[in-house]
Amino acid sequence: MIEVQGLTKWFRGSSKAAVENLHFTVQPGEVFGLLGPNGAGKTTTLRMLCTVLRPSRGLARVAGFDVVEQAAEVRRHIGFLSANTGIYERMTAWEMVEYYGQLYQIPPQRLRSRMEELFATLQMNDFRHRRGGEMSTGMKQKVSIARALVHDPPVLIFDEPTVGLDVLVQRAVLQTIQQLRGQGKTILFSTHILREVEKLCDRVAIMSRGQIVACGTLRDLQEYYRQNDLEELFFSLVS
Ligand SMILES: Nc1ncnc2c1ncn2[C@@H]1O[C@H](COP(=O)(O)OP(=O)(O)OP(=O)(O)O)[C@@H](O)[C@H]1O
Repeated sequence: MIEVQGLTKWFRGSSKAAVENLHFTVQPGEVFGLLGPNGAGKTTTLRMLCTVLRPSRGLARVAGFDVVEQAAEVRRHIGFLSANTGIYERMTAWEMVEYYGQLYQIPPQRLRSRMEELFATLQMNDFRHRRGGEMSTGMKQKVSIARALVHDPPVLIFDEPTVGLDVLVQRAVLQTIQQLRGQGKTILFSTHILREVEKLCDRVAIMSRGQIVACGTLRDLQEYYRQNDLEELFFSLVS
């Protein structure tokens, strides 16, 4: 579960909060989307939840652990994927995922069977021995996803997981997220793609200029704002 209360981030030297007074919760078995245009504050929010950035104000608990007081526990219980997750040029797909599994101290036999499972579901066996420097964008993204999932965390936080991917890999990523929801994971992801929200999210928070301007199921929002056309709804809320 993810619980966020009054979460706020001011960057030094900036006259305005990048993220201001956010409140939301995400339950196990739920996909929650943060939808917003560039600069809305999505990445800053996710980075605070992943303990990469320290909140200026407010509280956030991830898998029951406070992101400031219990940052190490939070990191053990999340899988984080961001657009700029580094891929090592010289390591193969298998080696990179294995390396992360070792960092999480997964016993060798369990790690191997977990990796076989992940490589099969993410369709990575064709390139398991290919080095990072020779991978396509989609292959790199799958490696990043496998790394985020190797320790089987209960909470997944994905920052624009399909950005830059072709439609086939996009589809595979979205299907993976659906499967993870089926396994009862708590999933928070950011996007600026309305179609992904329609396809995947149980609930969505629409962000604009650091704030949540609307939150609920798509149906709730459509009814509340009396607007069935999601694109129109989105533009009216963020502009
Ligand atoms: N390290 C930083 N220092 C100062 N300002 C920052 C920093 N990181 C982000 N910001 C500012 O915070 C605001 C929110 O940025 P953020 O990256 O969270 O938005 P976003 O919704 O993820 O956008 P995008 O879709 O472009 O990734 C922006 O105004 C951005 O310029």
